[in-house]
Amino acid sequence: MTASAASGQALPSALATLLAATNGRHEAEWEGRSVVLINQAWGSLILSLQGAQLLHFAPHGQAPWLWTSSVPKPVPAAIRGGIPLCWPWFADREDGQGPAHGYARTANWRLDACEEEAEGVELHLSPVEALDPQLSPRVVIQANAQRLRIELITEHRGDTPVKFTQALHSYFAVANAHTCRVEGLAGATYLDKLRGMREFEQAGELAIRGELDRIYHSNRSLVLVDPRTNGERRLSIAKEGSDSSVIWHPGDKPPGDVAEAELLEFLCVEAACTRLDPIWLAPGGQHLLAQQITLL
Ligand SMILES: O=P(O)(O)OC[C@H]1O[C@@H](O)[C@H](O)[C@@H](O)[C@@H]1O
Repeated sequence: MTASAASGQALPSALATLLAATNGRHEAEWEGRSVVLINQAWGSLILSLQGAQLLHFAPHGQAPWLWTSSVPKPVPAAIRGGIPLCWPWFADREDGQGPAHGYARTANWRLDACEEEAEGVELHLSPVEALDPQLSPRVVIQANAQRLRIELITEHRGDTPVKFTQALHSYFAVANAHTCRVEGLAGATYLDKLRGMREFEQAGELAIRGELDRIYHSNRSLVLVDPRTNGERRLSIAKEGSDSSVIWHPGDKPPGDVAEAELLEFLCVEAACTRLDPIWLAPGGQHLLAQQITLL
């Protein structure tokens, strides 16, 4: 068991050590990936250039909002944690080809711009190599003491219409996933992957009590309610350009890249465009998928 698994800090101990040694902005290697660390008066973040994946965010003095596994699979696998990008498809591709959740999360990205101000930072990223013959993604991350906003922008640079799906697959750090609630889904219909993708309607607010893998047909803002020893933490999770909210937790079956002691320390609340609301983009068109998180 790693130090972070034992202490429940949401951040692998090696990353916590790198962050503690960072004053301003620093680039380093972690588990074979290049990471950018920012530690400023407003707060801190860590970004992996593999996958343009935010691994950590916390306003100054607050517990981390995101969770990252301390035992990630080696490169070129995706890191489990933070905000992986599922693009240009969510889950399995319709023809069964290619990796689950698409190429973006394992691809190398470059940091095109990093605009630092006293009150926050804005990061711009694009993939090093083309990820699709016609579609071109880019990412914008804005972070400050009040909020975290991530945008996944898809531009169509080809000449025939394209259908795609996607997700901002956010792993939120929680005290105990199986005591959390997600408010804002009451009355929404959902496809339940644990019950053969059959459709159901959400009765009342969603209380997480075990394994869950659902695609809600909803464009609403959600509130993640996380009971902690020092009181409830309530995170508002708003989104744009998405009619699907995916809620996922593996229950008591840890995937290989989750330490057993960390299993209840995260809950995925994803802003997605899935089989329920695929995006059709025409040549020259653009689509913005965004998730914006604030503490209530
Ligand atoms: O293990 P992966 O590929 O990162 O996927 C994790 C989970 O991602 C969720 O979005 C899916 O709904 C789940 O079915 C899946 O298990």
